[in-house]
Amino acid sequence: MVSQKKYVVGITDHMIGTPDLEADVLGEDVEIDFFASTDETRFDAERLARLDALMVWGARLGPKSIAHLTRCKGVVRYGVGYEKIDLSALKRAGIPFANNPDYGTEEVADHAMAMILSLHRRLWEHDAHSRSYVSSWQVNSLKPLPRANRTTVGVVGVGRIGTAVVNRLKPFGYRILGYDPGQPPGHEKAIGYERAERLDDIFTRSDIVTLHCPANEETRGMLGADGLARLRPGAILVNTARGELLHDLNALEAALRSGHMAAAAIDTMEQEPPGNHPLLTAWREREDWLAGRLVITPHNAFYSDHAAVEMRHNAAQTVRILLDQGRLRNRVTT
Ligand SMILES: NC(=O)C1=CN([C@@H]2O[C@H](COP(=O)(O)OP(=O)(O)OC[C@H]3O[C@@H](n4cnc5c(N)ncnc54)[C@H](O)[C@@H]3O)[C@@H](O)[C@H]2O)C=CC1
Ligand SMILES: O=C(O)C(=O)COP(=O)(O)O
Repeated sequence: MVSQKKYVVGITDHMIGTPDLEADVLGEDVEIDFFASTDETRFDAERLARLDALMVWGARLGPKSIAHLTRCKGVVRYGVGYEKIDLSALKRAGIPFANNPDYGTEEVADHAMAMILSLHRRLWEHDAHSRSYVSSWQVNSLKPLPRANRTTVGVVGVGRIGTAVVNRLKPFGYRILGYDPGQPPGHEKAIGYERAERLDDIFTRSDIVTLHCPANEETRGMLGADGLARLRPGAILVNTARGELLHDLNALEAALRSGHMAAAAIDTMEQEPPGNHPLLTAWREREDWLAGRLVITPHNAFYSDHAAVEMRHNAAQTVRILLDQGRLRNRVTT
């Protein structure tokens, strides 16, 4: 039977079962081809060649799949980060690409803030201590805490999420240092933080560092062994951006094991789910030396019921506008 639909939109994979909300937003003249896989090697060439647009969630998209997108007028990612999408190959194929920048800003900022406050107040360490205490219940041997207004938080990337984090830090009285070469002079005055001219200033002056910039060739390994060594003794690190920024787990383990770093909280890892690095084994087995000093959440900083709906709605709407008007909003590629 010949399809009555005017367009075909592909969806690679999805965090919540079937793409019913997308079907509502895309409308009745759109046939959805749901690949239901994050493995692009399983995407069928003939199915890719039928698509007028493609929506991607967790899948990688490389040159081989892109070469088959011969009808495609645009690729839209459900999320903000797009390090798994080969933008050069899309550009060569003449296919514009858009991300979905505004769906979960508050959630990620809340998540980072929760991590900052919890590690600063050493909640998990104190919890571990009180669970296994021997003699001193109330004031234990953990190093005393600096007050928030004596504590500098370095924010790397003061875009949407970084700005929302700055706005959350302010009422707590934290001193805020921000580094973002992409923001114009004066941004720091409008938002209310001290501008760091160099990334190294963040590393050497901050008690707590929180990462909010994208992963790309420039930022990969931003906090490698050298960067971690530049941190202040007793530093706390929060990464809700991308694991690629902090990909050297050997260096992170060494910094935590030696006590150079007090603690780290991580929502995103280069490999998800993560493998069996000794640091992760120590974390899984709750080894004493690491108790409460490494916190890992499974890349869900963005997640709330509202954000999940907004993410799907906005991404589908971006495709609908593309189909109707030939215009790709939130376009990333030139
Ligand atoms: N864990 C999670 O669930 C989520 C994580 N993310 C991650 O957070 C990142 C930031 O998201 P948004 O704030 O919405 O993006 P955004 O695009 O609004 O802000 C990113 C900022 O980083 C800056 N930047 C770029 N290169 C930099 C560098 N080398 N050093 C310092 N700053 C640099 C840019 O100028 C920009 O202001 C995303 O790229 C994504 O990887 C985003 C959403 C959810
Ligand atoms: O929007 C983002 O960039 C996020 O990190 C949210 O998770 P995702 O990338 O969609 O797996």
